[in-house]
Amino acid sequence: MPTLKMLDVTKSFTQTPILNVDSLYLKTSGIYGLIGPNGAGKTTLLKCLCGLLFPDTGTIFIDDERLSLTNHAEILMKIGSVFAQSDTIFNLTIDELLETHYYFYKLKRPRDWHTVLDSVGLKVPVQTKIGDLSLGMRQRLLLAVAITHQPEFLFLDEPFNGLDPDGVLIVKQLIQKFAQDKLVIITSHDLTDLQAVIEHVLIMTAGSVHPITSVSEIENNYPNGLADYYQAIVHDKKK
Ligand SMILES: Nc1ncnc2c1ncn2[C@@H]1O[C@H](COP(=O)(O)OP(=O)(O)OP(=O)(O)O)[C@@H](O)[C@H]1O
Repeated sequence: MPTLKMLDVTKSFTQTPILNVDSLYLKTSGIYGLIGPNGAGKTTLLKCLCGLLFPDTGTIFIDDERLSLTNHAEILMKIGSVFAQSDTIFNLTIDELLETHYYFYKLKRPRDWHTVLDSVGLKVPVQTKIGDLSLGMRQRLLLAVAITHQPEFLFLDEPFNGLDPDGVLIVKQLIQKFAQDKLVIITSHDLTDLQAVIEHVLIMTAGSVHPITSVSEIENNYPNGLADYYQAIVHDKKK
């Protein structure tokens, strides 16, 4: 069973602390929604969890293994992630991105890439430059790439961003199919799409994480579900 733990983790880029997590323990598999206002530190937290950023203080355990500079490449093999799109890959073709990814993860290359692309409903020639895809098409492609090595953990930063309704449905189904016995964390400001796919909720405000709550508990206690829960925690508003 995949587990994640953060203890006394802090991170700053300037004098102001961005992350200040005393204790966070995700000990059951499933889909977690990570929500909170702009700038609360959600992306920073996910980047620390997958070793793209190193905290200033504190410890992170992935499956009880302490994340460090020496084991971080090995631990990265257990993780798939999609962050906001950087234009550094825009000049690559789909074919080149997939080749590079399969090479890095030492995966057996399929005869052609169509099964990978079909899994996210993409029907485009593999010679297409990534920069020529629409935002939603790139989201789907990067998700397909992120799960090719069958990671135990999947971190998705705003996966529904730029997707049309068909794209949202495909991505939701893909996440749900993938998530069995895995641990998935999704950030999103679209609370309706998020609520339909997650089982647990993590709210962040000003770098701190509030206690984990289950979606069923929220639905039992708040008439408008996640939207009301968000207001209650972030703005201290009554149900
Ligand atoms: N590399 C960096 N250098 C300086 N400041 C940074 C850097 N990365 C993030 N920050 C700052 O840290 C704060 C938290 O950013 P982060 O992206 O983690 O928030 P977020 O909760 O994901 O926000 P959003 O909902 O807007 O995506 C912001 O004020 C941001 O400007």
